[in-house]
Amino acid sequence: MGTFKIEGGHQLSGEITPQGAKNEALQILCAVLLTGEKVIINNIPDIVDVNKLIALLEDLGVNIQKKGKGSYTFQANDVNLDYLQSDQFKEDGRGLRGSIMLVGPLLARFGKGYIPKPGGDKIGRRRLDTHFEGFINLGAKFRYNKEEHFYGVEAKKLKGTYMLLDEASVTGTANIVMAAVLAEGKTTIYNAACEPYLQQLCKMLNRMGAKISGIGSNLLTIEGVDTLGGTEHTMLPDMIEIGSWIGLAAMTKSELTVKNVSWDDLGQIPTVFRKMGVTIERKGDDIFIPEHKDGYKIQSFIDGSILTVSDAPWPGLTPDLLSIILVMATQAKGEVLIHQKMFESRLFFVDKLIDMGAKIILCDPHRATVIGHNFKSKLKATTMVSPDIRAGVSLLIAALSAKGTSTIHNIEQIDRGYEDIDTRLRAIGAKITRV
Ligand SMILES: CC(=O)N[C@H]1[C@@H](OP(=O)(O)OP(=O)(O)OC[C@H]2O[C@@H](n3ccc(=O)[nH]c3=O)[C@H](O)[C@@H]2O)O[C@H](CO)[C@@H](O)[C@@H]1O
Ligand SMILES: C=C(OP(=O)(O)O)C(=O)O
Repeated sequence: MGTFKIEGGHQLSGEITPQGAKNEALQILCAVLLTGEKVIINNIPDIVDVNKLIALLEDLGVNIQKKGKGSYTFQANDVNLDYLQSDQFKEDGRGLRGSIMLVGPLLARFGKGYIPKPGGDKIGRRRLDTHFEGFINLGAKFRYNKEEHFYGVEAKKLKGTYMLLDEASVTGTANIVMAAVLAEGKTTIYNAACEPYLQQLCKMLNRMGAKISGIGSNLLTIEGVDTLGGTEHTMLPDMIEIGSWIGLAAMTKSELTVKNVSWDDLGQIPTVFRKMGVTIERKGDDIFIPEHKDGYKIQSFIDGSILTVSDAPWPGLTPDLLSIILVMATQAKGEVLIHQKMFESRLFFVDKLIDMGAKIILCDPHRATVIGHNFKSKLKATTMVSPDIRAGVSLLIAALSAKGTSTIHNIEQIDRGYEDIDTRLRAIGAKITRV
């Protein structure tokens, strides 16, 4: 179990460049299986989950060449389908959530796709019904081995159809889209998720020859094609990382510039931080966060009632930023209700913040009320264990603002989603070491 030691209470300053988006990378990498031609992908983050998926593709027989930092060429012209039945796949396939998106492309191109129950954050139930109901709608036969938790779908040829998804699942929509692009005829997906991750995937697939319309909306129409060709794709900056740096800047009263954020793809994120009282300035495509000398004051709703910050499928606020907004609220002026609607076990990390002196009431597994200290009282350093990626970074932000030296164990969780985070934090003045 890896550990960070963090000496808190130091102001940071400088520039930080966000990595390529993790959740986009997981979709885009799976899409390389849809063609035998070369696909060049740039701005791939060097993080544990993405590297695990690249290793899975390599084990599947995909020819992978590294061209430079974050740039790779993939060619899936000799895929080894026997690997899908191996014990190694049953082990490695469960190492991350994103591996589930191997199924759609494999099913569409080779007529079969298998996957062990995928891993990912332990943040509550993470069902796969949307994915498999989608494949079944396209004509696939589904089987599930309960003992091994092993899923499989098979179909000679998928057939386009109309479907209304039971929920706007991000990975589920990506999976179904990747299956439908090679199906016979027209597929219509209503209640599709439309996060920038998916918009990027659909644009890439269209460059490969797919015919997807409605990109960016919850109604996608896909005219199936026989084959797809190669392309080049560059990942957007990771919007969750961008939000993490905004939270970090506010909470440590630091002046920070987050470089090349792709403002137009940030949706609600800047607005929500502004409602939390954080000053965010747009400078070209950068975000400038000035030093918050006098702290930051949470706004109320127009009628004077307490602000609620909650998640929703895009264009709502992504659930992956709520833990960061929550930790930032502990030093704000005012109070806020954080309502994590999607995941039922993502707020339990607040116990640690309470130990550190934060004023939080966990109302139930989905809701926490935070009463900010307005920097009148610092959080106290402590020893903690990172439960998931975003709670891990939130605890790290708490530790960087706290008085004294904190220890965070299980930092593998943080490394799943943040590239070389300690080096990048040291470059802006943080006192953090990996032990
Ligand atoms: C690898 C990857 O891309 N992971 C992201 C992806 O996970 P993932 O695609 O696994 O998440 P889903 O979108 O399927 O669903 C997440 C959770 O929200 C619930 N749900 C979903 C849609 C909805 O309309 N209502 C609802 O309650 C689901 O039941 C589930 O518990 O999307 C999540 C939701 O943005 C993010 O937290 C994850 O970081
Ligand atoms: C929940 C997350 O990731 P995953 O879906 O990969 O577990 C996340 O990135 O916050």
